[in-house]
Amino acid sequence: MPSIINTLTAAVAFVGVVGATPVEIPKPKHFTIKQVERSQFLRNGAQSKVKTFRKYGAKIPLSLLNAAYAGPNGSAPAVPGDAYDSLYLTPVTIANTTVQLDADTGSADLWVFSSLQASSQLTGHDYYKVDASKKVQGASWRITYGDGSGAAGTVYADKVVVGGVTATSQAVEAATSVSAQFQQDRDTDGLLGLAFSSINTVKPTPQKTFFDTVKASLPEPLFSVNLKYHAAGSYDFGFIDKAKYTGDITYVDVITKNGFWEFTVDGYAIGSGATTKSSIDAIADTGTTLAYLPSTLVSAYYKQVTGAKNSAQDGGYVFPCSTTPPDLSIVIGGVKQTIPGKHINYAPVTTGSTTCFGGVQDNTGIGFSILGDIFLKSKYVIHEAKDTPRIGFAQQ
Ligand SMILES: O=C(c1ccc(-c2ccco2)nc1O)N(Cc1ccccn1)C1CC1
Repeated sequence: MPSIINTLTAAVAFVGVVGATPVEIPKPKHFTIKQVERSQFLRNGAQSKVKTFRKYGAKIPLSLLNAAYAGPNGSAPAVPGDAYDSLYLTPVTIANTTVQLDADTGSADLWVFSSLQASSQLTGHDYYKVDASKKVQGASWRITYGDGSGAAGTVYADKVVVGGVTATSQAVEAATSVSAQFQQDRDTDGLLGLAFSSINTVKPTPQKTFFDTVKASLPEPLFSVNLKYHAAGSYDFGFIDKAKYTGDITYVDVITKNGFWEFTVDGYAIGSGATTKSSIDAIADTGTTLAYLPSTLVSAYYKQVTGAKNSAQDGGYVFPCSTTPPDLSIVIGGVKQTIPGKHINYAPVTTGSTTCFGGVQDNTGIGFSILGDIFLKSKYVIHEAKDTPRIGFAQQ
């Protein structure tokens, strides 16, 4: 929206108040007021508030962060839920309530805390007040995630808006119960599934994801993911933002049979070392915090990390927090995509510990590799759902 420049010719007296004594400002004969686009002003206002909160160490309300990082139409913010980017939260308006959802390219259910739950489970949450007239009769859902967390409930068809993109009748999976992990996390009000609708868990009839509902109405049938290290990023629906990446986008075909954004990695390199050719089946998954890769790769990687060990007690590879591990590159479509070593120093194993948990872990027991946030937070990733779905990677 271009800013509107109004030229007002008026002779008006401005009476400014400085302290208690009114100060008369001389009457201007002609002046021009350059009107700043309202949203630009508001955004700067919200951003200056964020800076003040940060300066004094105050917890910043997500609603303020969302206002500060609101993007152009189609773009929704992805705000770290904590200091270690364990998850990212995106504001989603369902009916007339805005909730904070974890946008998850590894699952396909849009589910949300709701008025169907015991009120004790709703403390600290925004939640969907179900509208009985919008209930999808006979429909229910239940999902379990890889970390053992999960939720279940019933289904409503209601208006959902993400980044200014509206789905007028979207399947909204209202929770009747959620697992302990979700009850303990008071920042997350639910998930926004962005995997393929084929793995939606609603019975008897699987429902469409938000992206599938709006896809035909978007400028392009795609969404672009721009997660950041310890900073707010974005989900862009229907367009690719050239300002968010450098160099070229490398596309590879997606394997859709399991319902994930799944593809083949061709090899890897540790630090500045030689590339090892290796065909690795992987998925991109914004809903998974870390990166889970084959044990041969992970073992070779941590051999190059001073003080690293695979600790049963801590649940995976750990190393001294003072260590900056080497970069790790994976080859996709013939192009090396590098994870900065700094991003692989994930977090202390417990608050205050000097032992840190590795951002790269072994995929043993999962059945495939997962390129979660540790990988994604330095990339701009295009999820294109044309007849042959493709996934594209570029450097931020
Ligand atoms: O948490 C999930 C996950 C997501 C969706 C579903 C599902 C079941 C039915 C529909 O969707 N099931 C999962 O398990 N991970 C990440 C993961 C898996 C295993 C270990 C750690 N992390 C899926 C994306 C790979």
